[in-house]
Amino acid sequence: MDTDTSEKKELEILLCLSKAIAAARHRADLWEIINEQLLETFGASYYTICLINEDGVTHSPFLYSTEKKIRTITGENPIIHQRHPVHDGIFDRAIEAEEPVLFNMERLVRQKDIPAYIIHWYNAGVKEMMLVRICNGKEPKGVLYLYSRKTGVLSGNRDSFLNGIADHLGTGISNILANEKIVQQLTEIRKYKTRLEQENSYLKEEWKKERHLTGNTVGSATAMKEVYDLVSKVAPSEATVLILGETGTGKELVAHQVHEASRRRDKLMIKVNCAAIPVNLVESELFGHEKGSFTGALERRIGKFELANNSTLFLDEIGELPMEMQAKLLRVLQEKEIERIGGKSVYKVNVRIIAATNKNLEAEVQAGRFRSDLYYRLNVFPVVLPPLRERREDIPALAAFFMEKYATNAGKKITGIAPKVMAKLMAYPWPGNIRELEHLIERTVLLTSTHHITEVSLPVKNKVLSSQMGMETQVRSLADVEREHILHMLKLSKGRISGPHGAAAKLQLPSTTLISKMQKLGIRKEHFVDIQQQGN
Ligand SMILES: Nc1ncnc2c1ncn2[C@@H]1O[C@H](COP(=O)(O)OP(=O)(O)OP(=O)(O)O)[C@@H](O)[C@H]1O
Repeated sequence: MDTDTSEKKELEILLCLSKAIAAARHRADLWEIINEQLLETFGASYYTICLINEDGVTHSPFLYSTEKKIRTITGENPIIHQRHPVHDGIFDRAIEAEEPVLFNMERLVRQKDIPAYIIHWYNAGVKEMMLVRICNGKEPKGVLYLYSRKTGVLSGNRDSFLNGIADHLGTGISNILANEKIVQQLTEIRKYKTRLEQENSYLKEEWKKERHLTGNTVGSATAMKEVYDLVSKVAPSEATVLILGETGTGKELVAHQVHEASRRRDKLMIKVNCAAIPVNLVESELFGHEKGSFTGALERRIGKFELANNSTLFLDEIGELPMEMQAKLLRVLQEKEIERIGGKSVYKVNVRIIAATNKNLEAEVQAGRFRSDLYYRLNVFPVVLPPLRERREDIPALAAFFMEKYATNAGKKITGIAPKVMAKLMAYPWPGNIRELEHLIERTVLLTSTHHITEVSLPVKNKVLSSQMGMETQVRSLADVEREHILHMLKLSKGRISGPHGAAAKLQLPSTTLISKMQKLGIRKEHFVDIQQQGN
């Protein structure tokens, strides 16, 4: 073939290959083109395309001849799927050269420090090797290794032809890599979608549970009726609600009731337990963060405020919120907008707040542990839940309710509670309130093998301790004692709060402090002024 004819032929091949390579979307497409058209054109037996890895200092095989066909005399596979240094004395020579580099394998393997993959190719019968640099634009991306089992074949290819092919390969490989990235991202999106769907169905289940729960509130004691009345009044409004009460009195249950009776009931109420989150993560939990905004922020995260948009955010154990976060929370409540950590913009949010605590927030304010401005912002509509010992008349109904619930769960038929057991339940002080009663009944149901609960094992520690100390058997909270003492003083003062003969003077308190203490402890006029006095 004269030069003109061979150049024309090369051009035809180039044109045909460039179209095929440009259309390749997957490695398999390119693999087919190289195996079926390129190798024969070059007179090569095998090939490898190695690309520089993202670290910039190593290279790895990207595409290669079918491995099964190639075996060295010692049975090794010359395609080594590991990272090789860019500067291995072979790869770097091709990367730095503008023209293809030809190696005689016989001579090459006699040199020192030859990479293992070269030795393997030699052992597989390769006599000659041609390396062509692959660039994307001007930037070197990798090397095309062509191997021949005969000498003098590869050198028959013109440099310009090899370089032309390598240019097309460069563009084709970039397209394939971009496509692979898209596929990978789509797979990830699908994975997240499945996870979200799972979470969604989990949340729906939870929701159903909550609805079931809120529909199963037990209690008809007068104190509870007042709570229900407050809930029904405040729920339809947008007002912030602060639920106060000892642990286990049902604050979370009431929060659900408020949400369920509000206009936001079709959305899920979002809960944050301020005491359960490590201090350094509270901000991210509430307001979210952008990817990379701090060490460990590997993904963008939506905060609970954003999640609760157009719904209700229940801030449980608000008394545990760190001071610094109190300031941030106050700002969000005032501005109604949030900013993710590391974010550049602010987002408007429409969130109804319900907060709860078993702490005495006013005392926390006085002790400097809770911001007074936040306290006033939250204390718009306080709902105080009475401890169980102050609503003992509800104990039988609650105990029966939990008995039925846990007997059904355990597949048992338990129909009643013996009077002596009920008497014990009525006498016990319930420091852990309804939760403690619930756990006790759950345990008892599991231990009961008859149709009746005839035994109950109440904690004895407190009883023993208090009887040893000559005290009444009740374990009483400070608030309880305070409440009783204030009531006593009010009764002694014939219901007068201020003035020289008023209860405030007896307690050596300013009357305003006494009034706010009374509000917090749920002491109302009817508790200390009898009907006759009221009439007077
Ligand atoms: N009136 C009620 N009727 C039926 N179950 C109730 C009632 N009140 C509370 N419970 C149950 O008692 C348990 C404790 O209630 P909840 O978690 O609402 O208390 P809490 O005051 O929020 O407690 P904590 O302060 O420890 O967070 C829950 O399992 C709840 O379902």
